[in-house]
Amino acid sequence: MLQELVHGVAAAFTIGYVSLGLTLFAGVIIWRASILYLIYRNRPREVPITSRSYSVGKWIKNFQFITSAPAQILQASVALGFSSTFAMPSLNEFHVLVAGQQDVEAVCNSDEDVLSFHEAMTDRMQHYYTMWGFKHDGTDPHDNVPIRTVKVLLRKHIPTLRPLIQKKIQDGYSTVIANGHKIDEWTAVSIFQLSKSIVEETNVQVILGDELGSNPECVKAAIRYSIDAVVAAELCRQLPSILTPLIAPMIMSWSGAMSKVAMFIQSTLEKRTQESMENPINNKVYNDCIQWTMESSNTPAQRTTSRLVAQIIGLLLASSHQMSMVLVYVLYALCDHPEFIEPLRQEIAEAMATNPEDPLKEMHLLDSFLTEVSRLHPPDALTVQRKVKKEFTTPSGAIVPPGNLIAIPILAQSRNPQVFVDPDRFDGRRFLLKKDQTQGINAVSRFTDLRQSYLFWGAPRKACPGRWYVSEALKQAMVHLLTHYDFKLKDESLSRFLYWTTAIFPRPDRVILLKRRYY
Ligand code: HEM
Repeated sequence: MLQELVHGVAAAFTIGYVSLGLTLFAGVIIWRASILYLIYRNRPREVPITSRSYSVGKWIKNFQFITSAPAQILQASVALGFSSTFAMPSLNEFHVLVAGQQDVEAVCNSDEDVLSFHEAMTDRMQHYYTMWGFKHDGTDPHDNVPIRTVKVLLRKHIPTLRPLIQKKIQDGYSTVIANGHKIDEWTAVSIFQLSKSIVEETNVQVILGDELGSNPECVKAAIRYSIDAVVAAELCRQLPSILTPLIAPMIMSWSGAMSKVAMFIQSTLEKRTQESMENPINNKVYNDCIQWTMESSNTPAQRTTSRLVAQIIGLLLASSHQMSMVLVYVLYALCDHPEFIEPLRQEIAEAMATNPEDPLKEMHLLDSFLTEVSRLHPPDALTVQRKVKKEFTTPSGAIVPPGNLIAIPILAQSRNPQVFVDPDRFDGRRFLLKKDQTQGINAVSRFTDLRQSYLFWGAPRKACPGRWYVSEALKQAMVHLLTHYDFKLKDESLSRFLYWTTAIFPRPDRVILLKRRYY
């Protein structure tokens, strides 16, 4: 009797799970079919489309966008001779990828109410959930707070911060190497972990200041927070948007890292506000983005604690991933092109001797090398990403309805043979100015320059305000490596990249071998 009862209950449960599974499956099919219909109905016109068919086979193929978008975009650009704007269905909308000078300029110069940077970033990053409730609203419509903080104040203070950045880069190397695996006289470490450790140690110091920068708990939470944010944002992008308010907070609260970082920032803000109230004349000087965000926030809405915390957390996120990805690609390039190691070491030694105050300024080969790495290895296949708000017609005639995404395919742009000689070849000297280009003037080419040929820092009128800091930190990381270590890859032939939609991530398990140099 009892046995029958148990079997009956088990059968009921099984039927329950099976029907739940079937219902979910049917739900997913209906959801994807309706999305596909909406994508098709909202398709761009008067522009080549890479895939017009909406058969089941194409539909399944559409999912390959998740794992091979950069390759698909490059392939389509090559097929169209790099000069034609084209459209490609992604999972949720069309991506209209612009090429040709006039179309590129039109997108770069468009207004926010027509082609929206904010909405493209909100779709991509889910700021509200991943940046402590941050909203692009009327509080700071033109992003003056982060732009002033980073482009004006952080940039101005780079010389003051230089020794601290140097120290944190050293700490970043030491921490990872101390936990590395010994192979004869070499130490094996994950390239990705090494780069992440260097970048996060430095960012936490520069953004959150001395006290939090030397608090290991805060550094650990900041690293975890940046990973949680990307996982939450990317997962939500692939699921029905109705699930975002459920899933994003769940992922963000799983480790508790965002709350921990927010609490650290909040207590620092409170402490500093208290200090300035108690002693308004003789304020202690803090050289960090917490302080500069406070100084750049002028209206009462900008100065609420939650807004300040969200802005500062946003800077941690903006500075985290792309910088560490580019550093990984720099390390690969140095290992792949050992012929540049001695010339770079020589340049470093000469620059230290001629301009000990600001040696990086004299390192033109280093600038060119870094620029070449960024040309061949952007962290995303797209730049200048904009969500279409009002129907947009490009100068070449492509008509793009609202709801789609317009962007510049930078991975393809930087491989255009009409612009770059032998574009697939790595040439660390490519961006050094020739003698005739510098005669009579003090011209130099910098990693931070905005170039029409490939828009690594985004649209000129909206270009990344953090680029001078990025340049300083990456150059110092290179100088430290070249000066203090010999290095090589453990397995040169293993694949190095992972595609996730249009992002190009370094594989986390690739290994670099380091050996201390004594000179
Ligand atoms: C290698 C590292 C980085 C790359 C490649 C990069 C690239 C970019 C790009 C392409 C944009 C968008 C421009 C556009 O759509 O037209 C942007 C915006 C931005 N970046 Fe960076 N960035 C990097 C690091 C940083 C760092 C370290 C910070 C902060 C310290 C930062 C702060 C920002 C901010 C605040 C914006 C938004 C600017 C605005 O609202 O106008 N970025 N960045």
